[in-house]
Amino acid sequence: MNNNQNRSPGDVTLDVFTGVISQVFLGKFTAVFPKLFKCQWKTYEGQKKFYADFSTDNSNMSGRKFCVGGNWKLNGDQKSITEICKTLSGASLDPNTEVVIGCPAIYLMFARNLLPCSIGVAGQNAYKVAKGAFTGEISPAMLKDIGAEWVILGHSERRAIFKESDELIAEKAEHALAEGLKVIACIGETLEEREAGKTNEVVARQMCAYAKKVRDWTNVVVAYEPVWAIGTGKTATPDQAQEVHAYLRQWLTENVSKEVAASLRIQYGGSVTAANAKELAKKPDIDGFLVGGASLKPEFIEIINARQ
Ligand SMILES: O=C[C@H](O)COP(=O)(O)O
Repeated sequence: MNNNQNRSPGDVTLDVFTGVISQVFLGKFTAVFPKLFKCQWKTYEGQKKFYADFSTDNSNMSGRKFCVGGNWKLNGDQKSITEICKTLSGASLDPNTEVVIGCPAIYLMFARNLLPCSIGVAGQNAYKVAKGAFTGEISPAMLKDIGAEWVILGHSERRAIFKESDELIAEKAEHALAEGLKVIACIGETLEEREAGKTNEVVARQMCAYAKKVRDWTNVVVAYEPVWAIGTGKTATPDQAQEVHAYLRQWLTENVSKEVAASLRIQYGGSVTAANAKELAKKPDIDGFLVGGASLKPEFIEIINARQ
């Protein structure tokens, strides 16, 4: 029997009032005294559970939570990483935005220990098997072992400089997902391909490779990064980015499912700065950013808060 049937409207109002007051009070208290709360956690797992208990579904109207990744690439040392982590930990970040930091592998554990667990940590690459004779590689199992929850795969620098194929990247994504990591799956066309009118064809080919290996898209975020916009200061205009993001949703509808098309988050990456993030973030199919250079600077906070 439903217990609510014996309750008066007054009881229900009191419950709602008490719930709202306790949530607001706890939210404010943890925001004002973050250090005090951090001290309570003896372990990273404990901290994670605390946040999970008080987390809400902060998605926007589309149902897709805004997600901003910082990709530090091959940058940073203990001193500079300590500074960036300090800035991020002390900043007031939009609670409606999920934040992930892609850190060089050797500093992942260091950064994980400096950042609050509300900020995810990502490897920038991981191999397609758990272990073995693969000198120089790291595996998703290793990333998980040190507390990273994410991995960035298929970045254009891995594709162009390290000659990673669509197939290898998709196999890496398949294995990372099977190991329980969340994947930022990068795609994007070169300037030559854009100028030849091949943008849609290229991103469709890259998506097709992922789709052959990915069965469940829940833990995938796609990052559309036009190669000509990466590190060049030439951002895609909000309309150019929106056009490709909308095409990707159409592609997903036709080739995966309309549920995945509606729920999959698609980030934009390529010379995102505090100056252009707000306009880009207004576009309906842009669900966040993957930020390179600007993620190493204090302006990254403004990019995280672009939807505010
Ligand atoms: O992963 C991030 C992208 O490569 C963008 O880099 P950027 O913001 O420096 O252009």
